[in-house]
Amino acid sequence: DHLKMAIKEFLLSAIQQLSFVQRFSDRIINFFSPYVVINFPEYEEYRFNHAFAAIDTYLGAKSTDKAQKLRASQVKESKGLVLKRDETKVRDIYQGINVWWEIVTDAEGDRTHRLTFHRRGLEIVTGSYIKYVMDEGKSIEAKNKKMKLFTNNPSLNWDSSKKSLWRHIDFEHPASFQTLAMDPKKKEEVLNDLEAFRNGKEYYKKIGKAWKRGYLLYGPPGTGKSTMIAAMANHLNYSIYDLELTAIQSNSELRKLLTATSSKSIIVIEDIDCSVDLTGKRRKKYGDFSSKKDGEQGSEEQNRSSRVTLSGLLNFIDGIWSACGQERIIVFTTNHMEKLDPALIRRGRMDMHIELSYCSFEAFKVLAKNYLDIDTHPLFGEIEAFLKETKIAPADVAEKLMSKNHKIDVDGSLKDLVDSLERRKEYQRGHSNGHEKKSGGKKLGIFRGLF
Ligand SMILES: Nc1ncnc2c1ncn2[C@@H]1O[C@H](COP(=O)(O)OP(=O)(O)OP(=O)(O)O)[C@@H](O)[C@H]1O
Ligand SMILES: [Mg+2]
Repeated sequence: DHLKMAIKEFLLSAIQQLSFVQRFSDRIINFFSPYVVINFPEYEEYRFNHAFAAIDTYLGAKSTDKAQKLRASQVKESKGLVLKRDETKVRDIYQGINVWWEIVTDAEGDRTHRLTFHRRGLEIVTGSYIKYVMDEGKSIEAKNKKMKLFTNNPSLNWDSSKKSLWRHIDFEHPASFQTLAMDPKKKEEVLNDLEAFRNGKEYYKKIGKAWKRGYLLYGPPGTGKSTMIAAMANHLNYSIYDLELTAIQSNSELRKLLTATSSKSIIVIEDIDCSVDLTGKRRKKYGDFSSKKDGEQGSEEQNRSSRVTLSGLLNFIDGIWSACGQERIIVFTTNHMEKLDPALIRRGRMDMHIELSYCSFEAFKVLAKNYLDIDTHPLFGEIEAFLKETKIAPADVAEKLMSKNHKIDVDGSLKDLVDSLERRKEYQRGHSNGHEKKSGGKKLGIFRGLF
């Protein structure tokens, strides 16, 4: 019985290994040679083979390793010695087994990673080495994944390739939730929500909903809406698609753009109240781009009015395109919640409404820590009292706390802030029903502004 079990187990594992190999390879050729060859083509039946990419990354990391060593040894060795490395062949040793990787290109220019090893290593290579390479490659890929910031190109410049829809740059924004000044409870709530979303794959599948989440960020200028989007992207390691609606001419273009986004991304529409025609009707005279170009020397306001309609946008949120994408976050920002059409913001469309408001004392303490590296100060009491009755945006507080020449001056900065709060308080008392002045720089979202 023991023997039977052992044989059965052996056969089972042999079958498993075989199917594992077959999944990744074309075929094992040269059956009678002592060497086994496994091919990992770049494309399999016209579909990109992700194993190829993982191997590429793994070998890339390996050969730069080697190259460094090589360079080091060159320094030590005498001048006359010329070390040449065969770029196309990389040797790897795994659990005492030698394997060789080689990249081969066929007549059509298709590339294949070819793995060669001695037959006696078959079990180790197919049993664990290949999986090891895949895992290593993928983890290096994940580590190296650069976040991108995409902006849509004007549709005039589109050609037939998907690449022309969005242009991108590397996204390197330092914002984090830790340095974001807002009510700690609200911050926690947002973070938990993001975390639940990120891990929600099974859940969304179970309830039969597209794996998406919508956030509406609202609040006065300079309260951290754009900053929060950057913090979200950094937290989740997602890319950002900054969608400029005014560069789009129609709902179908909107759909094209959205279907060209990748998963694990945040789609952002800033100042939604300024960029979509909230009446839901298309304005005839802007239906045609050329007529606008030479006919209308319209005002700024008119030029900005977009041809994307409210219903087009709502369709998008409701997931008419849900078949073509998963794991996306959609963020709208606005300064004027009250201007938005109720249809746009009803629950279910935007899953969470996040208010970013004027600076509270709690928020101030975060800023004080960020900018001045302090947790407390004799002026804190006075500042707390001011903040209770004076509206000031975190951006304005931050401006006061920012050092003028990269030298931290705690007392001076806090004094500045207190002065400013005093003046504001006076002013706001005088204009108690008026709107406070906008703190300038509007429409310079963090993404457009910084780069
Ligand atoms: N809550 C905050 N925490 C930390 N820094 C903030 C916060 N709010 C604003 N700031 C600072 O002020 C600057 C402007 O903020 P941000 O662009 O995020 O404001 P906004 O809410 O997007 O404004 P707008 O409505 O004008 O787009 C940021 O670069 C950041 O340094
Ligand atoms: Mg902004």
